Amino acid sequence: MLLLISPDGVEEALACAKAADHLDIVDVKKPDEGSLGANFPWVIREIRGAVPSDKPVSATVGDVPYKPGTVAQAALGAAVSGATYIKVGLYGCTTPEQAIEVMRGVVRAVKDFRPDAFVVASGYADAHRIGCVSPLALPDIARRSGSDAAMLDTAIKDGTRLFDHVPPEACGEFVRLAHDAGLLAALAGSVKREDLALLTRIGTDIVGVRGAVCEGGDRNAGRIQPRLVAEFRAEMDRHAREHAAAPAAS
Ligand SMILES: O=C[C@H](O)COP(=O)(O)O
Repeated sequence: MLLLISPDGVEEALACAKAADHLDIVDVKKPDEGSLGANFPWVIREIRGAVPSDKPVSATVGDVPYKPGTVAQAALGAAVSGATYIKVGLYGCTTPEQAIEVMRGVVRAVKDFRPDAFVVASGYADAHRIGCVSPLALPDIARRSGSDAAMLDTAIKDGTRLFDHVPPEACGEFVRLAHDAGLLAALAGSVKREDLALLTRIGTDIVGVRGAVCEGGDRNAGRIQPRLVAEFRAEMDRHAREHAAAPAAS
């Protein structure tokens, strides 16, 4: 399982750089603009320069409206600024068809510029609270749009977590659907260390984290701490070892 950490700017990205041995992807966002809030192009560029070159930089394009042209142009902006993972939160899409249209534009805009870029179609575990496409529709949306991964995060950061909205069994189904479609499955949403056993067991490819590696577990007032990133990673590795050693379920 890969570890994606979301700093809110250059200062926290430098904390990520200090913990670079313990993480896999640095995901630039602007949490005060939403769960997948987009940061400025110059911030993405500066973070790309600050993070070791072997660590991919991801950028969120925002909790986007159903405006395919606007979103495609924003996604290209993230890629031009140095991000190689482009994450789109399909906040304003109420049907799979709308979401596919948005993601097709993103895939074309990004891959015409950089064919090896990695496009992530993200929905929300708490979609029922905001009226957007349902979580289990995401793998098919990602596949039909030519995206590389399907992701879930939570839209409303009020202390509720991924498994509060999409129980582990349904998250397992999400991962299965993504894998059947040839995609990676990414999961996030106030994930804590105690969730790692389940996330490992269901075969999650990427876990996205912010609050759990911030001081006091506070994604808003706390800052990312390299020590917490290292501890989170150690726990991931422990579960990976235990899972590998366990007899396969019949
Ligand atoms: O992409 C990952 C998100 O930033 C997760 O943030 P969170 O762990 O605070 O919910």
